[in-house]
Amino acid sequence: MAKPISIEVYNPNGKYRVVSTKSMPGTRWINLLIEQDCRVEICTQKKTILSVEDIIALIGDKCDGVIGQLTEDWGETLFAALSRAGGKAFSNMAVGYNNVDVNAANKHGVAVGNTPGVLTETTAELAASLSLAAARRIVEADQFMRAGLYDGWLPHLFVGNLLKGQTVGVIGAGRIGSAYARMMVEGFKMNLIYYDLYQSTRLEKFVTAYGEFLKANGEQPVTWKRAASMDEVLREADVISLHPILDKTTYHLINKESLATMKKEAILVNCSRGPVVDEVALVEHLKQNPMFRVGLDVFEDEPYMKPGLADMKNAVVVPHIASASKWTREGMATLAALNVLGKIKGYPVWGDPNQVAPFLNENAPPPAASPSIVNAKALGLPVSKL
Ligand SMILES: NC(=O)C1=CN([C@@H]2O[C@H](COP(=O)(O)OP(=O)(O)OC[C@H]3O[C@@H](n4cnc5c(N)ncnc54)[C@H](O)[C@@H]3O)[C@@H](O)[C@H]2O)C=CC1
Ligand SMILES: O=C(O)C(=O)CO
Repeated sequence: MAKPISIEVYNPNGKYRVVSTKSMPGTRWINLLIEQDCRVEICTQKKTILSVEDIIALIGDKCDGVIGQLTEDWGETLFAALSRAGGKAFSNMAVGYNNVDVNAANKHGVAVGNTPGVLTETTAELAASLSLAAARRIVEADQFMRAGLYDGWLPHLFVGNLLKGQTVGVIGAGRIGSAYARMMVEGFKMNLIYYDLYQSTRLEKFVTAYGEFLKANGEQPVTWKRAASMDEVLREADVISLHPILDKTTYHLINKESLATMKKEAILVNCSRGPVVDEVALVEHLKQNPMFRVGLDVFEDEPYMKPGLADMKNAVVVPHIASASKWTREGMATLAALNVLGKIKGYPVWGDPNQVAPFLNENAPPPAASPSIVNAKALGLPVSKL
């Protein structure tokens, strides 16, 4: 028999049972559920990644909705279990949902939510931080100081790359990629080259306007280019940041061949998903090219790194913290809870998942809608007017 899973319960007499597989930041999300007659159960098991069996035990015999995490494997088994328990809603506490088999959710009539928009700037800021940390060798220099090795200023000590006037390349210029591009263009006066399946007109207009502003002030204007292929970005950019979704078109997008296309002194940043990069090929490339640097927030086999990566001085590595600002994490929890609540209450789906601000205003009740349901169309769910 499976071991019982430890939980914390809020509003035990609530009509609807909502389970969160993890404790999430803030209390607004709990309060919003309680106010709408939900009993909220939060898993307190001391285990970072829950197994499918753990989650089946949490779902139990009666469960109206689950808030889950990107580390969990939401496929046929879990959606079947949720559906058997009467559940109609699941939300990832994440914008990326490559851990979710949406077809399986559709089959069982379960709505799948995600949390777009609230993490755009926070994630872009971490990508910018990794770009700077790699360019200016901040982690290496910090380790050097702490090791007591600094014995005076030297002309060659930790010389890195100047970003101003160089070219930033963005692969996947959606919400986060565009926000990152703007930061690097505006903050460091870098020229932009981007590759996406779709044109980012707003981003292009921004760079054009900023270039005109610089020119009017007697400075070198910044420029932009939409690349016809990813290779064009890899060849031309000095700093390349990856921001696409993970699907079969982006799996190992960066591999041995694409790494060889990049400049020898380029910087590669990944704040998307680990499998977008072939990490074994990356480790080999870092070994062969000591001037090539990388800033990684995500890894192919999280929580592990491929052998050799931890030894590379030209790699800056952080543990998937790109969305980890207090405001963002509390907002993600709120959006995830409201996705589940909206479906339980029979509310429509919000008309534009890019405009989630009304759900995040702590001083006003949220709209009666689910902020972002990715399979709304497949399930034929009604859409609210904004
Ligand atoms: N490291 C972290 O903590 C975080 C990681 N993420 C990851 O970032 C991803 C992007 O998030 P958003 O910008 O909000 O999503 P988004 O949907 O706004 O942007 C993704 C962009 O990738 C483009 N794209 C898709 N396939 C492509 C391909 N084959 N080649 C080039 N571009 C392609 C899309 O057209 C879209 O513009 C998420 O799916 C998630 O996996 C998001 C937040 C935090
Ligand atoms: O939202 C996501 O997709 C994440 O990776 C966690 O922030």
